[in-house]
Amino acid sequence: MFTDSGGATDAVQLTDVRKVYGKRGNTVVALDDVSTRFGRGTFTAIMGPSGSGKSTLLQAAAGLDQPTSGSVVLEDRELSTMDETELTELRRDRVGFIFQAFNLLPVLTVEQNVTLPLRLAGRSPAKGRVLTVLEQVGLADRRKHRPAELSGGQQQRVAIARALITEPAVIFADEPTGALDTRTARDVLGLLRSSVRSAGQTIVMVTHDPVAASYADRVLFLADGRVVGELHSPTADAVAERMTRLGAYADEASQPPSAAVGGQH
Ligand SMILES: Nc1ncnc2c1ncn2[C@@H]1O[C@H](COP(=O)(O)OP(=O)(O)OP(=O)(O)O)[C@@H](O)[C@H]1O
Repeated sequence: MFTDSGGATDAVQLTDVRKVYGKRGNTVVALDDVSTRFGRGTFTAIMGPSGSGKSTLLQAAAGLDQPTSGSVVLEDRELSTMDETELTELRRDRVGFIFQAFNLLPVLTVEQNVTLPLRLAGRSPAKGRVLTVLEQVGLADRRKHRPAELSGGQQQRVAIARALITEPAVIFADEPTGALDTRTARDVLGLLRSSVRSAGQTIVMVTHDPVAASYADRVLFLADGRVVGELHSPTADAVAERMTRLGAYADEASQPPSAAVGGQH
């Protein structure tokens, strides 16, 4: 539930986050004093033209990259005060990741891929937990299969199960449907949305696709490293219109996908 009171209801809070790449005389300001919050149990999409800072924001919020200045608080822990070992543990235990390329290990079965984050942490899953998560993503009957025996959508479902298994404070998704066809993408997005609705999962997703963004509760728009707007309960058409105004589709090659399949979910 996202409220304006901040603090305990936030999974992640960014305050005046600045990221400057490069050396003096040749610098790029990728994030220009960004402040925002991701409330617990909410699904946020991050959108903006190419180079607007989406990936940089995701990496800073996930503790994968250190901002030049500013504060990132994940589950009430200030990341800038943590050393690399603590950050590694935090990423392993409290954060889930889903990428465009599913990043599954081909020699492991579905079940082994899903439990890998726990085994890397020297833990074994609670009884029944693996089956619960595999049922949640609709793959309980495929648990002995290897990734190559599954469709793209099923492989992304395995990656979602792997992200859910540790019950992370937040799942960061970077173009999770970028490699999927439209129908499969909708299934995967529906699954992400239902994990927010039913299990109170927090999700932050970078996407270029207005239809994908319409599955979120909120869309955060970036341009030139700054937050330039938000839409709540977005429709694909409203997102596409805002992106057009931001000049995201000036290039013919990056027209928005048809918004016709979007709308409310
Ligand atoms: N390691 C780096 N070194 C130098 N500049 C970088 C680095 N990473 C990103 N940048 C620059 O920072 C800016 C923001 O990049 P970022 O990847 O966050 O944008 P983005 O919105 O995710 O873009 P895209 O949609 O194209 O993936 C860009 O100008 C980019 O060139």
